[in-house]
Parts: sequence; structure tokens; C-alpha cells
Amino acid sequence: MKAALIQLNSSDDPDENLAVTHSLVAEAAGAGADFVLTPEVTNCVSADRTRQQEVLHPEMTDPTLAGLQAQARDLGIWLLIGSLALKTEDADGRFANRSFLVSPEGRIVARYDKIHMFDVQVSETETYRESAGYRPGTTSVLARTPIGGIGMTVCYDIRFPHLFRQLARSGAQILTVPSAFSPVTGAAHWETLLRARAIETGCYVLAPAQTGQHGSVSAKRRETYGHSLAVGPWGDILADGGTEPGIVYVDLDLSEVTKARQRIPSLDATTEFDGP
Ligand SMILES: O=C(O)CNC(=O)[C@H](CS)NC(=O)CCC(=O)C(=O)O
Repeated sequence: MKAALIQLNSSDDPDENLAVTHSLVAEAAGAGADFVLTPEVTNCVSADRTRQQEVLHPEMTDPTLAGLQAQARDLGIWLLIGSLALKTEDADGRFANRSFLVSPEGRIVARYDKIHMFDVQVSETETYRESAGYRPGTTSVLARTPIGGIGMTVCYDIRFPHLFRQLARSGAQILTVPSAFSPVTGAAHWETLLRARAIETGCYVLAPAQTGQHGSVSAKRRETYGHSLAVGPWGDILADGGTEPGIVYVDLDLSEVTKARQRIPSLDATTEFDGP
């Protein structure tokens, strides 16, 4: 099976982002990809809640979701829409940061709301408060599909290894981590965290990412790290998207999952111990 990780430089204009995504998904399918993945907040990178209120939709009427479902069906591919920023019915007006797995028939077979919110002061000048705009999910999601068990996570979730272990022990062979990583923490941690989760779980880890400067030069500008990464079950880096928007490809062979877990059976261990 051939997977394609799409790297985007999404703006705060969902129509523009959908057009770019359509063209890269078509290119990936044309190159023979069976499973195509897009990054976190494919439809809109913005930290401006007024702007988000104007351009975002609820799941039921979201044009990015409908457009990509139709494209997955037309091309007959599996599609992970890394995430979409969507309106919710919440009284506090917070959005959902929701990942979708779409089948080659264009059906949504799984949806996952990002659990861990990035509320972090990265440096003296750079602070993120994701939970101010987004409502966290409360349920982990494993999709059992003909292309394998797919454990769905998003971005900052990567720092919570128990989530990944639980997904793998429940049957995940592929873990998806669509992201919009900060440049500072990306340079320091991104590759190490993704490789560690792959090694610990004996899973493929597929992490399509946002990259570059988002938005005009203004107070609301954001920057992301890029380097969409595909990691094998032995921890080897199979593809790296660099810093430009585009596509990287990776061949997946689920017998490699079995092999890695036979060599290091740590995922099966349930050793109990005393202590703090
Ligand atoms: O706000 C949006 O548009 C969508 N959400 C994100 O981009 C989120 C919250 S700001 N980013 C992360 O979780 C980065 C995590 C990270 O960089 C780390 O763990 O070091």
C-alpha cells in the first residue's frame, strides 16, 4: 500500500485551501497513492476568532468536508483529513479540531476530536492557548479498516505516550498525527517524539504537517515547522517533507509491524510493579 502525506501552508481562507488540497490529493492519487493524508486544520489556519466565526461551518454543512468526501469517492482512495476547524453547538462558541477518516466510497468511517490542547508558553514572546478557541475531545478513536487498524491522534497528542500505547494495544498498526507544530518545539522535539511513539508501539506513524508562514505580516501571523514525517515500526524515518508545501510518499507493509513487535515485545508486557 502506498501512502501520501500532503504538506500544506494553509491560509485563513477555506476556499483557497480546499482548491490547493484538491489539486494535491489528485496528484497523489495519480501517482498511485491508496491512502492520502492531510495536516491539522487543513481548512483554516487562524488564531483570529472573529475571522473563524465568519468563515467556518459546522460539520453538517462544511464545504471542505463535503468536497474532500466526494473527491475520495471519485478517486477511490482512503483519505485522512488531518483535521478541520468546525463550529460546534457549544454555548461558549468554541470550535472542534476534528480529524476524519473517509473510505473510498466517500463515507466518514471515523471521526476524532483532538484531546490534548496546546496551552503552552513556548518562549517569552510566544504563547499558545488552544483551549480558548477549541473544545477538547474526550474519547480516543481506533478505526478498524481493510487497510489496517488506524489510531487517530492530532499534533500535541504526540506528547502523551499512554494514548499511543492504548491505541496500539487495542489494534492500531498505523498511528496518524496530523500537525501544525510550532517551529521552536518542532526543531527540538518533533522527530524524536514521532520516532519514540513508533518504536514504543511498533506502528507506522504518519504525520502530515502544516509548514511556513501563515497569513499576512500582522499580529495574527503564525508559523509552523513543516517536515511531514513517515516513520516505520522500527523507528526508521521513511519520508521527510522538508519545508515546502507538497507531497511525500511512503510504502506501507503491515508485516513490518509484526516483525518489529516480534523483535521487541514490549507492547505485550503487562509487568506490574510497586513504588510511587
Ligand atoms: O490553532 C490552530 O489553528 C490549530 N491547532 C494548532 O495548531 C495546535 C494548537 S496552537 N498546535 C499544536 O498542537 C502544536 C503542538 C506543538 O507544537 C508541540 O507540541 O510542541
